[in-house]
Amino acid sequence: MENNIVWHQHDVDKQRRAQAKGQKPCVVWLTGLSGSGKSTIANLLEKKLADNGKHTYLLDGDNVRHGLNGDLTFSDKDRVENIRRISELAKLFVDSGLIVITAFISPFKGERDYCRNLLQENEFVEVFVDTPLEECEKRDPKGLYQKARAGEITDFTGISSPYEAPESPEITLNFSGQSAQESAEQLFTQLKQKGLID
Ligand SMILES: Nc1ncnc2c1ncn2[C@@H]1O[C@H](COP(=O)(O)OS(=O)(=O)O)[C@@H](OP(=O)(O)O)[C@H]1O
Ligand SMILES: Nc1ncnc2c1ncn2[C@@H]1O[C@H](COP(=O)(O)OP(=O)(O)O)[C@@H](O)[C@H]1O
Repeated sequence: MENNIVWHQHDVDKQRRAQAKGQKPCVVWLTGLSGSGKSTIANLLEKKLADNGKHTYLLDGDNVRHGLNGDLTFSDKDRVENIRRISELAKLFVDSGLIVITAFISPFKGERDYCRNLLQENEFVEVFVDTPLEECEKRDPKGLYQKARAGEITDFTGISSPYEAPESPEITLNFSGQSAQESAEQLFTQLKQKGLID
């Protein structure tokens, strides 16, 4: 469809902005069930990156749904729109030279791939926070599983709404009794090994 909108190429580009910050911009995309540990691990990773002089931004499901995506529900259609908007936002932040960390359930493979395809190769790192449903339900930090089981919340991921586990994520954080701090350290080390941070 012709929309009469022309893309402006500005003089200061992504490379220059990244250079000024002394880093390679990318998106570290955490996906997993509610209660799997996404927000906790993302927060610890961002602290570690900041301690190492990196410029970051953490986009978190609960927070973004209060503002930008406050009009969206948890229907499949709205989850797709939620992740589409986040992906476009993450792309803009990468363009600004930042290391972006996202912590959304992002239950559908198609939408995670949408974000991957918006970015250049090596700019998208999919991280599967692979905590089993039983463990998430045991933690139930916000009491949401209890409400979902009681039928007080509909379309709840893992209970009454699907979660499509990643098939070949760049990084998997296995649930094997390691602490959130250890998971954040593992993530930091693997990002270094991939050459994304020095
Ligand atoms: N029905 C239902 N299903 C799943 N989650 C629910 C629901 N209702 C509210 N919440 C709370 O919203 C947080 C998930 O929002 P997201 O934007 O990450 O979800 S999604 O990616 O669009 O699926 C999620 O946060 P996390 O626990 O941090 O994952 C919940 O606290
Ligand atoms: N190994 C672990 N990794 C991450 N979180 C853990 C771990 N063990 C216990 N927890 C707790 O589980 C909860 C995970 O909640 P949260 O980080 O909000 O998950 P999510 O963002 O995926 O919903 C927190 O209360 C956290 O302290």
